[in-house]
Amino acid sequence: MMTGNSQEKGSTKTTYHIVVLGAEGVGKTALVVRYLTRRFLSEYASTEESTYNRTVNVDDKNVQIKITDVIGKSVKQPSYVRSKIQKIDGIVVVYSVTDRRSYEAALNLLDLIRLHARPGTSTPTILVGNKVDLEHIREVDADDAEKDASEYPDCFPMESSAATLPDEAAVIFESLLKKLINKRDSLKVPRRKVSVVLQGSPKLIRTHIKRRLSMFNKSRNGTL
Ligand SMILES: Nc1nc2c(ncn2[C@@H]2O[C@H](COP(=O)(O)OP(=O)(O)OP(=O)(O)O)[C@@H](O)[C@H]2O)c(=O)[nH]1
Repeated sequence: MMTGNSQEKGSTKTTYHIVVLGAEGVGKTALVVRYLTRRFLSEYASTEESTYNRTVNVDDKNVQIKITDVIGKSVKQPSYVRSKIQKIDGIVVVYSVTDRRSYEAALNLLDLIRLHARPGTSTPTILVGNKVDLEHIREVDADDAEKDASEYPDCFPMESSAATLPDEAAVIFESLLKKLINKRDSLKVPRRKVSVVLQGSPKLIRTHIKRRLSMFNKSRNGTL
């Protein structure tokens, strides 16, 4: 399932592909739009899946990202979810802290992600409890989410409000991107050391050519 990273066709730059999953109305689009534009709109079209390609700056480096925002209605179908989590570098699973059912749906998604991981691999995932501005109607405790997230490999809990905490969406996506960048760096195969003789210092190359030339001349003059 984990690809490490994916290359855009015709580009040498690495693209990190992130998918955003979660039940209907939990604020997936609001979080993505907040991260990419810093704006919060009260209504978002939710008729189809959207994919955003952007260059973003993480730790003073420009990185290419592709974010797929899946519509909540579709995540009820395990085969659809399975197709979305293949060849993905990172996942954001969102629930609303005001809606216990959306939290249970998020845990089901984490089960599916774990189930479909290739043996010995895991995809960095952030479990996001959104809408913390609606504290008075909270149904999911942050402590429960923290405990549950620890049951899944490479899964980290966070909370946010796309509505009232303008920087939180960036914190979420950037922490995931940092994990993906570190993971890719740790997978890089170290370059093989080339020996000095093979590489050929100018002096060695000159000596080698001189020796070959002298042997060639000797054989031509019949003195060899
Ligand atoms: N109070 C509050 N409302 C939010 C927050 N985030 C999103 N909303 C509202 O919740 C509703 C649903 O937000 P969306 O971003 O469309 O949710 P979604 O998860 O993308 O929904 P689907 O596309 O149906 O899957 C909208 O009315 C948003 O304005 C938040 O942090 N706090």
